[in-house]
Formats: sequence, structure tokens, C-alpha cells
Amino acid sequence: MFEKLMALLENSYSPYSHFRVSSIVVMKDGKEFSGVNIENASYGATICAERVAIFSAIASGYKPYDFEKIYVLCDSQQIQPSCFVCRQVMSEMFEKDKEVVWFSNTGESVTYRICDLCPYPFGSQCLE
Ligand SMILES: O=c1ccn([C@H]2C[C@H](O)[C@@H](CO)O2)c(=O)[nH]1
Ligand SMILES: [Zn+2]
Repeated sequence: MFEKLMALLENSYSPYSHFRVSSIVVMKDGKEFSGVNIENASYGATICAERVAIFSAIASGYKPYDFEKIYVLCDSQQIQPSCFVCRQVMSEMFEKDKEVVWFSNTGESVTYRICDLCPYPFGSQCLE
């Protein structure tokens, strides 16, 4: 997975931050979807790699809880965390015991459960 994520970094469109991120989601049926961060001159229009990967799976017809695991690589020697917008999206799409793996560009990784990264999530129950 680390090698795939490193190769995927080449697709990152990050001319403003020069901070490249790649992500791969693995579905319960084994299918994989890729994402990279895609920036914009209107900075707020930027989207993170994690959400591109997750939304790509949804656009292909997958549903919430079809997701098994998400891998993320930041092009940094230190392991970097996903932002809280991505965590919010993960918490809606993944069951709470599923795992997120964050890699540095040296191949080091840490693994967390979604429920530990999103301890008090805003969810559909809040809208009832
Ligand atoms: O969870 C995150 C946080 C940031 N980025 C990207 C967005 C932007 O292009 C760059 C700097 O914030 O990193 C991600 O891809 N995922
Ligand atoms: Zn994010």
C-alpha cells in the first residue's frame, strides 16, 4: 500500500501549498478508490485527498458502511493527521471500529480507529 500511495502522490495538484497528499480507500468487497489533494486559486475550493477517495467510491455506487479501511500518505518525513473535515466525512461513511492508516513518506505509519479520531461526531441523529 505504501508504494501505491507514493506513486499516487504524483497526481496531487498542490501548486499553492506544495504539500502533497494521497489516499486509497479499500471497500469491503476489496475494490479500491484513489484520491489526491486538489487545490484551487480560490483556496477554499481545495479538497483533501481523503475526501476525493471516499467521494469517488460513492460516485461509483458504493454506500456508507461499504468502506473497510482508509490509507493516507502525506509527503512529509513526519506522520501528519487528517483534518477534521475529513474525519467528519469518515465518521459518516465508515463504521466506528474501522481503521485509518496515516503514513509519512519514509514508510512509517500509525493506525487509529475512526471512533478514536471522531469521539463526539455530528451525525444524522443530530438532525432528528
Ligand atoms: O486532511 C487533509 C488535510 C490537508 N490536505 C491537503 C489540502 C491542501 O491541499 C494541503 C494543505 O492543507 O493538504 C489533505 O489532503 N488532507
Ligand atoms: Zn482533510
